[in-house]
Amino acid sequence: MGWWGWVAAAAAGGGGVKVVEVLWWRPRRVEEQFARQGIRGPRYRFLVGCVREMVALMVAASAEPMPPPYRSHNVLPRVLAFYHHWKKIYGSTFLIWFGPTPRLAVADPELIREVLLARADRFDRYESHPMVRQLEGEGLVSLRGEKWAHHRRVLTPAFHMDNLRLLLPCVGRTVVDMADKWRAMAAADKSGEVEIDVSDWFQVVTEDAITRTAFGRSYEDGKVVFKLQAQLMAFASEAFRKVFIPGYRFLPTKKNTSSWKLDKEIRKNLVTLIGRRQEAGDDEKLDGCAKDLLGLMINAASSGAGKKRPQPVSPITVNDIVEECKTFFFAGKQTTSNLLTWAIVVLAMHPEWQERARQEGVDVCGAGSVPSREQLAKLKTLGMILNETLRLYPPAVATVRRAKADVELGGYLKIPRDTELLIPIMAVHHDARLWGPDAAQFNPARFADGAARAARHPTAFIPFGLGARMCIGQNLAILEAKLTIAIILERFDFRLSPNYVHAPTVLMLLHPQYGAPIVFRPRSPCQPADQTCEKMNPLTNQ
Ligand code: HEM
Repeated sequence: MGWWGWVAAAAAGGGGVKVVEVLWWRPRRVEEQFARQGIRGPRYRFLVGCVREMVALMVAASAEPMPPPYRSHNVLPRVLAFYHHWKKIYGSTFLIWFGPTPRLAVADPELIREVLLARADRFDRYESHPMVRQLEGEGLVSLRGEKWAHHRRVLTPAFHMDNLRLLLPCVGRTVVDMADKWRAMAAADKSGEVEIDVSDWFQVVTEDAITRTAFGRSYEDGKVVFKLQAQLMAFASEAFRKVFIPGYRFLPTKKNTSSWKLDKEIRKNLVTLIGRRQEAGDDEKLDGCAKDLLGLMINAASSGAGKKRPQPVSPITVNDIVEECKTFFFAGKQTTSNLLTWAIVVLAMHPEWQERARQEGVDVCGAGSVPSREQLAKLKTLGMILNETLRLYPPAVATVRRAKADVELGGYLKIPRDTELLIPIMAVHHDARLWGPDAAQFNPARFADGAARAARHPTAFIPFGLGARMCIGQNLAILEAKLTIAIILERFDFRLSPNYVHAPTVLMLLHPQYGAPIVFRPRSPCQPADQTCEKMNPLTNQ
């Protein structure tokens, strides 16, 4: 239960005594219990915990960009300033307070393995703030128990490699369209170059990919739904930044009324879309067409009707489909566009790796082509570069679990029920004890023997999480990133713009605080040698 949840429950459930118990005695008891085990942290302050100090540390850190030249990637003190600060004082396992909720920071890979994998049944994903939930939807990311397991089973086939490969030609076309626009912009400038803020442009590519994954052959209708979704998310994220009044989202303010209207419209569109797909017949029988999330959910919703199959625990409803659409739009778009942005930024900072990856692309795919799935699998250097990017700049910098009952970790660490566990993914990725003295350097070669062998512990690299709740979209994200970067490398040389300021920061995801302006110079015009998708070639596309 979140901070406000505790306060509200205490107030509703028995007045003064309970409030004092929840806001005063319990935090004191938990603090002592951890202190007896040698675990300390900043002191709990009535009601607010240590949120004020945490915010102050983060605000101070984000006021100063990283100093040029940008050869080192020691960005952790800037991005997770509170973690870095308290770790120096209390060691890597310490206790902080989100209001009256205890949160234990755990960065030891062996303990992380227990929490996310070996003893995952003892932990729940924590319940995010209602405003974040509004953004991420009540879909796979936030579901729990049987309902989560059912949805995960139903949706997984959409993310199998054999299915994703069917999307590649169309996503490739979108990337080539983007590259063509950059080329035209460069040609229109007398310098022959163009400055692009890649963080904006990549969202077009990732939105396209997630729309195709979610809606497949109903792509055009899906685009309309996701356009509305984007507007709804813009309202919600604005509210997330500005308003911290509990219950505010239920007030009929102008923005809230617009959000409700949008939500209604999304539902109406989806209901029409579902009706059309049901009329068109069984998706499972469509050969050569990628399985999309919508089709899988419609099939699961109608499976069992008139058949002698066991009924699922909770049949999928239209409301579930609406929520999953929100979830996938939220979870699949910004994460991957952030990975793409950081990959281009680090390649602009490290031209030697840019050249190596470009050469590999030409060797494997030939000039002017759009890589096929088989060719992408052979781009080993690019794979290493993406891993190193995910290590240094993981889009999801941390995750949180909540202990469902009292639990012991590592045979020594007693965790009381309802304690939240903060797993600082980025801090684990930057830990010199795990990665060696060059932990803050960009060195893709460390991934030459695979991700599991790159560090001193196999659980030291967890950009997509670990265990049953590991990212379902991992294959899609990597495929999309490889395809996009390979196409860009083949068509452009690029470097950081003089306007670039290196300032990674986190607002839900890791992003560049002042954008990512990059200067692109087109290489020789691409050859008409596209084997994968006819229309992908810009020349035949006209
Ligand atoms: C570089 C890109 C991405 C990164 C770094 C990333 C990272 C993560 C992480 C760390 C988790 C686990 C969270 C936890 O254990 O608490 C996760 C879960 C999830 N991701 Fe991703 N993700 C990416 C791309 C995507 C894409 C493209 C999609 C969908 C198309 C997606 C959908 C999801 C969903 C639905 C979950 C929840 C899975 C579950 O709980 O069963 N992600 N992601």
